[in-house]
Amino acid sequence: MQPLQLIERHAAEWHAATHHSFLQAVSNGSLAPQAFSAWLVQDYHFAQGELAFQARLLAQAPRSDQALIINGLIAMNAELSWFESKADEFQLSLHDPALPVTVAYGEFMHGLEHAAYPVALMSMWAIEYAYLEAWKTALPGSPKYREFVERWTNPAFQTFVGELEQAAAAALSSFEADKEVDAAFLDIARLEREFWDMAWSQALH
Ligand SMILES: Cc1ncc(CO)c(N)n1
Repeated sequence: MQPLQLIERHAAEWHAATHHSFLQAVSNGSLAPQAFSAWLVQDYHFAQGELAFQARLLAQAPRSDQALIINGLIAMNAELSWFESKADEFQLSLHDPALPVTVAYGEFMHGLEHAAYPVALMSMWAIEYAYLEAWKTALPGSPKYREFVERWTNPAFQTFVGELEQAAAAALSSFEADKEVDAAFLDIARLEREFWDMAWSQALH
């Protein structure tokens, strides 16, 4: 099973994970500030979990994938600092608690500790690719949010995601347990959709 085959096989779930009213509202500038703020704070919590997940993955990785995962960790560290400065700018508290979907996503990533390496690496790719595909739908983004759209659509990020896809393809080429791969992919697609739903629903509060 190749990474892109997962997208073909689960096209509807993937579409729902990467197309959302939240992103349309980022694109046309109509997003409610509460929804944006909620997303930012929750994504900061998420990113901390993702950094920890990648750190555990690094410990499992074969020599050939170490540099790629280290680059991921460096990017996650920069992303956390960037979120901290954005929170300052927008006067948001990053100490607000993680909401249930964010907690569930963190638990999912924690659980990957017990997954086979190819499944965990595919997951790292799918998580990053979901954001690339999602934010692409908001391009170029209204001026207010353009910087956010650029963060997950710029050429360097696209290259990184492409490298992850190749590494995941190589790891999966000798891995037989398709069911496990499908299950993790579908969990990610669902959690991504729920994450957008969560942020979007904050507009109603
Ligand atoms: C919810 C979510 N998915 C993926 C990424 C990509 O790192 C992110 N920052 N947040």
